[in-house]
Amino acid sequence: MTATILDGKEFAARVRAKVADHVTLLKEKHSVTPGLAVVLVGEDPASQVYVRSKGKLTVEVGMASFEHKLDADTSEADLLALIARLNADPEVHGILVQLPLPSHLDSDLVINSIDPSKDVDGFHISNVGLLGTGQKSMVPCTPLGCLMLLRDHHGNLSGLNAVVVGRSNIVGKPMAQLLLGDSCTVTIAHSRSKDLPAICQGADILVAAVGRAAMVRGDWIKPGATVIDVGINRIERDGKTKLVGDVHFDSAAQVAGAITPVPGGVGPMTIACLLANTVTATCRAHGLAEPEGLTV
Ligand SMILES: Nc1nc(=O)c2c([nH]1)NC[C@@H]1CN(c3ccc(C(=O)N[C@@H](CCC(=O)O)C(=O)O)cc3)C=[N+]21
Repeated sequence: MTATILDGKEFAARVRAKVADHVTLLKEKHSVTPGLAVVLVGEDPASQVYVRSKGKLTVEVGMASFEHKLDADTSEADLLALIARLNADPEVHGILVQLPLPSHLDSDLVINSIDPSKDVDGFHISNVGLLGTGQKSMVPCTPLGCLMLLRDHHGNLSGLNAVVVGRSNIVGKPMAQLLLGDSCTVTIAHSRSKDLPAICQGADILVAAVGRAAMVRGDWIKPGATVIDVGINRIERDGKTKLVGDVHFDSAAQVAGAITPVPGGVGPMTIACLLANTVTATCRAHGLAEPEGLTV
């Protein structure tokens, strides 16, 4: 069997087109321009690449992009003061503080100082609690993108066995909440789980988000299962850097029914959902109708 490739790059372009249409409507009918502020502390090269790409795509869909680059040794007080200014700025509808932060900064404290209604990452404890209790919230971008791909492929997820490998606050836990919300039977497994291959073999939907290159292999996968690979690992091969997921793609694609590639799978969906969340936050801030299909 050879799996269907779930083309996240193409799907993300469609999501961004929908976002762009709604941005046009907000500007023309309501004189509101959605604005996204991205805060980067320090000079992590990978983070700089992501921030640049976010800024470019934000402008491409017609939104205002505000980039704040702070020195690696910025004090917590200065960072909190910037967030307070962005919270109070009516032109800013979404705020994203790029993670990870330098170790002298308390990321929980920083994230929880963002106005929850502008928290387009969905990491604020209020949004986590709202999502966990099935209430309207800002939904973390990567799990939201994975859910969009899954709903598009399956139609209805009700009753399916979903296994999420990884228990992070940014992917694993919110992914499990979303799958539960769509009536899957959800297992959260992780690197310490006993007999991880056997747990994965029970999955109709397998989401790999552990951060270990090519860990999930073909023989861990139930024939015909849908495999969502959240991993972004840079490895050296033949003197070149290569991007690989948490799934061993070649062996998995022999067994799975459908699979996301890396690159070109979940990554582009994450950025598209960030833009979608910014439109959602803008509509909510102005008491306007939210576009269909851009959130759960
Ligand atoms: N507060 C916060 N929110 C985030 O959403 C966040 C963050 N911090 N810190 C870093 C991670 C990482 N992340 C990615 C987004 C897009 C791609 C992406 O588009 N990847 C392309 C390839 C990009 C490449 O070639 O390097 C792909 O998979 O096809 C990857 C990774 C968002 N993050």
